[in-house]
Order: sequence, then structure tokens, then C-alpha cells
Amino acid sequence: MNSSRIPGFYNKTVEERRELLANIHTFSQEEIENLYAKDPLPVDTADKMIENVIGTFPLPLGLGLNFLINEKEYVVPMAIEEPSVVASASYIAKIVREAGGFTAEATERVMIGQIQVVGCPDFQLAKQALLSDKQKLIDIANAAHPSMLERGGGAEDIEVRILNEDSTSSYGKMLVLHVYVNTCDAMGANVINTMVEALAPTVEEITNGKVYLRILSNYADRCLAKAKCVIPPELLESGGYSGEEVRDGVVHAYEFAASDPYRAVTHNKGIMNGIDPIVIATGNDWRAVEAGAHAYAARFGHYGSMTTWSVDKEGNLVGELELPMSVGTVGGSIRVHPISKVAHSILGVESAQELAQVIVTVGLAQNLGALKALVTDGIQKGHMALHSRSVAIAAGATGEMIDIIAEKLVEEKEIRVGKAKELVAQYSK
Ligand SMILES: CC(C)(COP(=O)([O-])OP(=O)([O-])OC[C@H]1O[C@@H](n2cnc3c(N)ncnc32)[C@H](O)[C@@H]1OP(=O)([O-])[O-])[C@@H](O)C(=O)NCCC(=O)NCCSC(=O)C[C@@](C)(O)CC(=O)[O-]
Ligand SMILES: NC(=O)C1=CN([C@@H]2O[C@H](COP(=O)(O)OP(=O)(O)OC[C@H]3O[C@@H](n4cnc5c(N)ncnc54)[C@H](OP(=O)(O)O)[C@@H]3O)[C@@H](O)[C@H]2O)C=CC1
Repeated sequence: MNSSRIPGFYNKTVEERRELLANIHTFSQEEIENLYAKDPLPVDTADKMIENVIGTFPLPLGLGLNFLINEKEYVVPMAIEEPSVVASASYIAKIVREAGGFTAEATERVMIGQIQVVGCPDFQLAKQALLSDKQKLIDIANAAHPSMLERGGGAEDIEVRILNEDSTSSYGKMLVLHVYVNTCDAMGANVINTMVEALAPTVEEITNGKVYLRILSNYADRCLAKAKCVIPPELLESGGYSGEEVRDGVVHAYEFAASDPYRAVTHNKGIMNGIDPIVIATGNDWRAVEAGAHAYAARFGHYGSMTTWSVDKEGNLVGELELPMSVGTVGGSIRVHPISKVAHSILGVESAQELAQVIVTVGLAQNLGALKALVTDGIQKGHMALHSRSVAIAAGATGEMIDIIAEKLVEEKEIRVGKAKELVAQYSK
């Protein structure tokens, strides 16, 4: 892709945007048919994906523009119902590309399977016995899904923990075996669950205990992705606010989130505003990503900010975001949902590691978008102006009436459904 910078994209019609996208991205015939389909997820396909299907639930699919990450251009498909998120991500990406773009990295994709063992006659002995049989256990895990080993991944290591050793604990003593599995480009839940279920009988034999749970952990703290941006203050200047004022405001906003869970939850919700839409558009499991991200935000013993914002020696604003990112480019519903296939094609990532890097980057951008608005004009100005169209629709506006009423709501600074209903009634006379 030459450039993800398409100025004024949002002022075009949907048809024109599709043409602009086709100028910078080559689609297959199947992808074009899926993107243009009246019914992108046929109910027959949906009926094979989950249970008790009665229909489908479409979401708007927008494009996050201007993203330059590790010197590569990305157009980011985002599936979300909330106005102003796509605009905000694109806005910050536009600023950061002027500063040289984002940098991002990801660890190896090592996911964790857990086996819970209770009732061991001697927990310490059981732990030592498991560790002595480490290679045997790894081999059993890999035999349960040999193709992962063949592609360079598979079970790599084990760890044993004893929980509730203290006799004052109100919970029962248990041993937990962790199996570390490189799942390559898959999220890996099914792969890992297969492995831990295969291991359970041997674990019972070795420990003389009883196995209950055999399941993946969504706390994927060995499958991390990290994004960073460094922004000179002059690029942050906006309206009547100097770049230094915005920069310092963002750092104060971060310190607020780092010190107060009431603020941290909202701050982090703003980050997930950027993350969830790509996770959803690429057919990944957003509950898994959400659960892992919030747990990681509490890793220092209290729930805090997922991002950090600071000022470097040169006076630049420096933002960083590191999160567990258990996403895949294969598996699950990724190649089943027709639009997810199109989203992968537009994004153009070559591995799950690269996808994870893009996702955390958009989370970081989205956080700055919200903080920049919050420390300057406030969130309502930009957000509510874009939300006005949804308010007009909720009040019954249709067709060209939607934009006319939305503009009137913004002009009169009264973006609420009651006011919109009055305008719809006037307009319909
Ligand atoms: C909305 C903006 C970007 C306007 O900001 P602006 O300054 O009016 O934007 P602009 O007109 O100067 O345009 C700058 C760029 O923004 C993009 N842009 C601008 N408008 C559009 C549009 N209509 N559609 C698509 N892209 C748009 C576009 O890239 C454009 O560049 P161009 O292409 O023109 O060279 C800004 O006010 C903003 O970022 N606001 C924050 C919005 C936000 O965070 N929304 C999330 C919902 S609130 C929430 O849920 C989370 C929160 C806030 O509670 C989290 C927290 O508390 O931390
Ligand atoms: N706690 C949780 O989060 C849970 C989540 N889930 C669900 O599990 C699903 C994800 O599981 P997952 O195991 O990823 O999906 P799949 O079961 O679809 O497995 C992905 C498969 O893709 C194949 N594959 C092809 N190419 C590659 C490659 N380059 N790298 C890796 N694998 C490749 C592998 O099969 P082969 O080796 O045979 O070729 C692999 O097993 C999601 O739908 C999720 O919602 C399920 C249970 C619990």
C-alpha cells in the first residue's frame, strides 16, 4: 500500500470511499462480492457459527486512516457502533505520522493452558514429580496436536504452582500445572484445550490427585504486544491550546488514571474503543482480549492505566501501551465470516504478531484522541457533533433529513433526542 493517508475521505459517499480504497488496495473478486453484498453474513452461514440463530446483527465497518507503524502503512478496518472513535483514531494517526509514525513490537506467541489438580497426598512431591517428567508431559501435549510442532510452534515448557498453601486460606489447597504453547498464527484456545485434556490422565497418575479444570488461561502475559509514539509538542497544538499545554494535560490525565480506579476504568474503556473494533472486524475473540487487557492493567496489585504518558528530555510527549494480545490470523471464525476475510485483506498483516502490533497501536492512538479532547475542548464538542446523526436517526429522521437535523442540533448546541423529535415533526409538516 502506497499511503494510508486519504485526506477528506470522510466527506465522500460510501460508494466514493470504496472506489478510493480500491485505488490503493487490490481486492479479489470474492472480496468485492463480500464487501458489496446486501447480506454480508448469510443467515445460513450464521446458523453454522452459533446456536439458535434467528438472524444476524450488523455493525458499521469504518476505516482508521493515516496509520504508519514500523514504517509500514496500514488502513485499519474497525467494526463499531460508537461515533467519533474512527475519526479520533485517524486524527491521532495523522499527527503521529508527522512525527515519524508509531513503533510496535510483539513477543513470541506463547499461550498458557492450565490444569487444576486437587487432593494430592503430598503437593510438594507432586510438584517435583511433574517437573521431573517435564519432557514426557511436553511430548504428550504435542502428540495431541502434532501439526503445531511441525510449523515451528507447539508445547514448549511447563510450570507448576501450588495455590492456597497457607493453612489460613479459606480456599482449598491445589496444584496448577501451566503448559506453555506457541500457537503460531492462531489464538490457540482449541489447540491448548485439546492439549491439556490429553495431559490430564497422566497428570493424575503422576500426582495421585484429581484433575478438575483443563483450560486455556486468557491472562496471556507471554503473548504481549507493545506500541509507542513520540510526539513533539508543536504537533499537539490545537485551537487556543499550545502544544505544551496539551502535552502536560495528557500527562496529568495519565497520572489521574494511574492513581484512581474510577478514572482508570474510563481511561481504559477509551483504549478498548480502539482495540475492540479491529479485534471484531478481524473475526477475533474480543471477550478474550478484553479479559486479558483488564487483568494486565491490575498486574501491579491495583487496577491502573493501561497506557503510560510522559515527557522526554527533548520535551516530546511519549506514549506507550503494552497488553496481552491473544489474536490470530487463522482459526476461530476468522476465515468463516466473509467480512472478516475482507478486513484481513485490507489490513494486510502477514502474521498474528503483526496483527497484535497494529491493534495495540490503535488502542494507544485512541487513548490520546480521547485525552487530547478531554484536556482541551472537552469530549462533547467532537464526539457529540458526530453522535448527532445517531440522535437524529433515533428521533425518526430518515434519508437526507438525517444530516439536516444533525446539523441543526449541532448549530443549536442541543444534541438530544427530544429536540431532534421536535425538528423531525417540523421538517415532516
Ligand atoms: C472527533 C475529532 C477527531 C474531531 O477533531 P477536529 O479537531 O474537529 O478534527 P479536524 O476537523 O481538524 O480533522 C483532523 C483529522 O481527524 C479526522 N477526522 C475528523 N473528522 C472526521 C470525521 N467526521 N470522520 C473521519 N475522520 C475525521 C481526519 O483524519 C482529519 O484529518 P483530515 O483527513 O481532514 O486531514 C476529535 O474531537 C476527537 O478526537 N475527539 C475524541 C473522540 C473520542 O475519543 N471518542 C470516543 C467516544 S468518548 C468515550 O467513549 C471514551 C472516553 C472519552 O470516555 C475515554 C476517556 O475518558 O479517556
Ligand atoms: N477461553 C477462551 O478464550 C476460549 C476461546 N475459544 C474459542 O477458540 C477459538 C480460537 O481457537 P484456535 O485454536 O485459535 O482456533 P482453531 O481451533 O480454529 O485452530 C486454529 C487452527 O488453524 C490451523 N492453522 C493453520 N495455519 C496456522 C498457523 N500459521 N498457525 C497456527 N495455526 C494454524 C491449526 O490447525 P492444524 O495444526 O490442524 O493445521 C490450528 O489449530 C476462538 O473461536 C475462541 O472464541 C474456545 C474455548 C475457550
